[in-house]
Amino acid sequence: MIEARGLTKRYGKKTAVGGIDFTVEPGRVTGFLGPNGAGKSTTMRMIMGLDRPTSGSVTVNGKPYAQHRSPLTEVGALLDAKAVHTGRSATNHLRAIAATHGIGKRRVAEVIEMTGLQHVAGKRVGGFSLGMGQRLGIAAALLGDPRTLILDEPVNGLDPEGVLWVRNLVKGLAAEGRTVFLSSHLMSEMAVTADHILVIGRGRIIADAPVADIVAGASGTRVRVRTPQAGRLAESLQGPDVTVTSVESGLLEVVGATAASIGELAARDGLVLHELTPVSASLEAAYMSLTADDVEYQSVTPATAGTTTQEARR
Ligand SMILES: Nc1ncnc2c1ncn2[C@@H]1O[C@H](COP(=O)(O)OP(=O)(O)OP(=O)(O)O)[C@@H](O)[C@H]1O
Repeated sequence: MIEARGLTKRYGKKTAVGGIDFTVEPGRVTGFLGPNGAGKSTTMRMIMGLDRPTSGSVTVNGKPYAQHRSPLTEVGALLDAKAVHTGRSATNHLRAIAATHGIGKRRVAEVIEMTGLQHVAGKRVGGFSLGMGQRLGIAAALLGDPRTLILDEPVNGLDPEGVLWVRNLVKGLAAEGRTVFLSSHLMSEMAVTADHILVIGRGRIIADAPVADIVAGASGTRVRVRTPQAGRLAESLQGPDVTVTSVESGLLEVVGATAASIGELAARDGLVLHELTPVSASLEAAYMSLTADDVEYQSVTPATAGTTTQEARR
């Protein structure tokens, strides 16, 4: 378990992490999301004792990282996959880490196998691809068979097979009762990997909830309605909490009414429906709406929104 209380980090006048509270529970995969510069790496570094909080605290399995006698068996982390001695072989790199923690050669062989590095274990790490480097970083994180795993962008550079492997690996580790905390910018991957999501924006926690709740909460339910009588249906649906958008001729998108109520209304008014589909937003859409005000580096894109209620009624 990871527990942060009032965790704060300032660099001069810049507040990177602004007094956040959160708990990362064991037995599930918790995804850590946020725009560039939101404070994810700083938070992860403070968890690992690599950065000292300006105020507040963060503990792993009940203690600050530095106070654990055998930290590698408590917490395994992948923070920067490139931070390895490039002249060594993968095996020697892992043996060197293992030796300083009283971990035997057998465990080194085990993690090499778990991460699929058997065929390249004797090769110099300097010649590794980005994906192989990621696997080696994950192997190092697993060396101490830790109860808590912290993985910063673990799928970065992996091919689809590698991405699937990480997904199954972290789900399996969580199912064993471990705490798994991972960051990723790949929203579609996070949606199928994480059980719970923590979103940070400008150093503050802006969401801390199960994936399903984040998607449902941020999107509201949209219903897609295809009808040759779009104008009349839009008129009937009119109400203070209902927004109707005309996507294209004969296709409406409705927010604020359920598919059932739209169907009943259409039947009452004798309107023909060709399609009535509830559409749940993606995690990506939910994330974008949650973080819209917290993006430090905003790009400007042309407006592509559909027409409004007024136009739909025409
Ligand atoms: N050593 C430092 N000195 C000064 N400012 C820093 C330092 N490290 C981070 N920051 C600032 O703190 C803020 C948070 O940075 P951090 O790297 O934690 O964000 P992040 O969420 O990991 O971003 P990214 O997704 O881009 O990796 C940023 O505005 C960053 O510029």
